[in-house]
Amino acid sequence: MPVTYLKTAVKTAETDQSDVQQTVADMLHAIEGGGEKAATEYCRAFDGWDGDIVAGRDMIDAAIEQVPDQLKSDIRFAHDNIGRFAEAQRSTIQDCQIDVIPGLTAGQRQIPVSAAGCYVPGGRYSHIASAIMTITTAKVAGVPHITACSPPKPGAGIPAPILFTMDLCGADVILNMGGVQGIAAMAYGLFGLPKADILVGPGNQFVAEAKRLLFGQVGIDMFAGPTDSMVIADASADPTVVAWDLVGQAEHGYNSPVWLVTDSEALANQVRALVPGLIAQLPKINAQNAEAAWRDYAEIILCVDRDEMVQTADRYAPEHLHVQAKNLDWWLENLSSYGSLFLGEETTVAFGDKAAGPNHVLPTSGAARYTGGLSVHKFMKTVTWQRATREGAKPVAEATARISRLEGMEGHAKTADIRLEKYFPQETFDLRATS
Ligand SMILES: NC(=O)C1=CN([C@@H]2O[C@H](COP(=O)(O)OP(=O)(O)OC[C@H]3O[C@@H](n4cnc5c(N)ncnc54)[C@H](O)[C@@H]3O)[C@@H](O)[C@H]2O)C=CC1
Ligand SMILES: O=C(O)[C@@H](O)CS(=O)(=O)O
Ligand SMILES: [Zn+2]
Repeated sequence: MPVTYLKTAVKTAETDQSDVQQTVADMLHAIEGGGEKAATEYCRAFDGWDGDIVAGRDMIDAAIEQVPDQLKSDIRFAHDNIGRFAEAQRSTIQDCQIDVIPGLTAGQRQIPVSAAGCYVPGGRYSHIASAIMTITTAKVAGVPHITACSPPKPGAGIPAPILFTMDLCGADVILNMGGVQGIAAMAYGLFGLPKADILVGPGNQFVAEAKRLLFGQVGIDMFAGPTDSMVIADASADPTVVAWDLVGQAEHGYNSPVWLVTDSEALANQVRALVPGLIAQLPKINAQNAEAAWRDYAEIILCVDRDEMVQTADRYAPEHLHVQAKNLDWWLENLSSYGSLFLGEETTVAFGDKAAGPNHVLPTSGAARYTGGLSVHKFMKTVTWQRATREGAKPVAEATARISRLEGMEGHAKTADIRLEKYFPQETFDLRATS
């Protein structure tokens, strides 16, 4: 049965995307040709920053001084939790080796990339937590060189709490530079940096597009654009809690979708009635963001039962998925497309965003259909190796010669032939292509 839309979105994540693509392509082209000078000019134009691009030790130490003790302690708490979770993930990624057949051994090794570029957004809000999520995870993965960049504030540079956090988490170099220019500086190796092997971190549509266009020249974690969130709620949910959870995530930006999926029309109506009043309680800018996001991007979707709610959630593949319904284990077992899942009223997306442990850099715009979020895995290369004894090589060489010949790849076949001739001179082999 088709679901019923009690509220529909008038815009999607793709709205206005073509203008962004052209702008970003032009900027990358200009920075690739113009190097540090071009990047610095964009930094001045977009963020009003004329100071040092590479944050020196003095600037970092001055920032550390400015951060209040309570905030330092909260950031350390979050850093510990995120680090602990990343270490648990790291322990699940193993080297291995097996004897594929007697005499032929093969294995895999986990090797961290050499250089990572971590983007910490900073246009609208000061994303302290994004610094923890990206840099800490790269550090736990064992990446030897980590650069972090973030938009500077005019006349001030990167805000002190973000600089403190970047340093705490282990960034080797910090750039006072955001947007496309920050991404390009890390990818092209400007300002004395090694060229990044991977670029990670969330950002606005310009940042996300820059990463997408650079993918191939450099690895990226995923497409992480404007935040989106879905709440699944049944009749047992508290409408005020659900409404706040939706409003809380809608404050991210005018283009941050929030969706309510429910099988209770009564709950849907209560939540819908509550939302405007809650938005009005936010500070002005946050309220403007949330109001636009609610008006243009939010949806309320009425389903007949929980199976239909699961199908709907899997179709949207939300970045954050919060279930406020009975029988949480059933939902954990049955939902399959989301960046991060929050089970029950006692947790909330903001816990995961800031301090709980699992990463908050997550796939947006439906990318959760094919990928999970940022984790130590994204910084590691799973590479393979093999070696053989002469006896182990024998059957592989025979099969390789015949398969290669059938494929028309005589050069490949020869590399097998010569080994059989060298190691087993007394024996004869039928290495013709067989079809
Ligand atoms: N998916 C995830 O895990 C997370 C996503 N986010 C998302 O990150 C985004 C952060 O966005 P912002 O606050 O804007 O910070 P941002 O740091 O991503 O972008 C600010 C930069 O955008 C550039 N910019 C602004 N206007 C431009 C224009 N017209 N042309 C070219 N460049 C321009 C400037 O260089 C500026 O430094 C939000 O959409 C938020 O939802 C934030 C945290 C986590
Ligand atoms: O997309 C996300 O994970 C963000 O909501 C994280 S934060 O709230 O901006 O820290
Ligand atoms: Zn959030």
